[in-house]
Amino acid sequence: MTVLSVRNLETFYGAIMALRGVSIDVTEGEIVTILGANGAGKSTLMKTIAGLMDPEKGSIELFGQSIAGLEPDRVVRAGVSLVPEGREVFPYLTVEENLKLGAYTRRDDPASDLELVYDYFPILKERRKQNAGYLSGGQQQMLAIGRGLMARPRLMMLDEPSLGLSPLLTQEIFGIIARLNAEQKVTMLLVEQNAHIALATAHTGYVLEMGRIVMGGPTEKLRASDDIQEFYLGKAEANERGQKRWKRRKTWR
Ligand SMILES: Nc1ncnc2c1ncn2[C@@H]1O[C@H](COP(=O)(O)OP(=O)(O)OP(=O)(O)O)[C@@H](O)[C@H]1O
Repeated sequence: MTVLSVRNLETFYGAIMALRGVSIDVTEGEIVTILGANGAGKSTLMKTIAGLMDPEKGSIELFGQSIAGLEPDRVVRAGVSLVPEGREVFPYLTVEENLKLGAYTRRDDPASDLELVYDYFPILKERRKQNAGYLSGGQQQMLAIGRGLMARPRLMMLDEPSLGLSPLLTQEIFGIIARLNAEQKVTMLLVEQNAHIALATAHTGYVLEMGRIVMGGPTEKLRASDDIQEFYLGKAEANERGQKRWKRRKTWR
């Protein structure tokens, strides 16, 4: 079952065309990752899906219903939660208050979801009465993910969960992301600059370059591609090959 279907999406900042006809699909139960260098358009894609930016052209469907151009709160109500980079938690609210805010679109009692979040992130339970501003960067990232889960999303979008975190913490957080997907069946769209961990965690990947999808497919296939190995996994070979880079860059396959 297709959860999210994006077709020929074009988004502008004034005269700057940041997305140039992007098409992606997310299937239920999958983790899909979008790889791309700085400025490729990853955040713009997330923001357009989340309703924070309006597309100029193209379609965005969630379970077959159009969500393109809806206000952000309507997109959340439709079942999409965006987990921003960790430092966007509310620093003067407690951990638990932050989590409860994640359930604001729901009318039922979020108590059982709170327990679920605490099961996955025991440190948040320990510190539930403390202000979120006192948490470490990694704990704030965990809180942001926990808050996203509280909405019981049908699609969870994660914007660079590894940003600013140590390799060890990054491993830990991606381990939990993989468990949430496997055990709780949370479907995820993951934007990540750390291609190693993103390709190891996701089932499907797309490569975004200058606003265009240049490659896509199962992550095991992407991991085996020479282009991905060279440009995203840092396995560039000797200089002789390096000089061919620019030409090869245009020959995605
Ligand atoms: N507020 C803005 N005004 C004008 N241009 C912008 C704005 N934000 C982004 N852009 C441009 O849009 C393009 C895509 O940017 P975007 O932030 O989506 O890339 P990204 O892949 O998320 O990069 P990063 O990893 O650095 O966040 C870039 O060329 C960028 O310069």
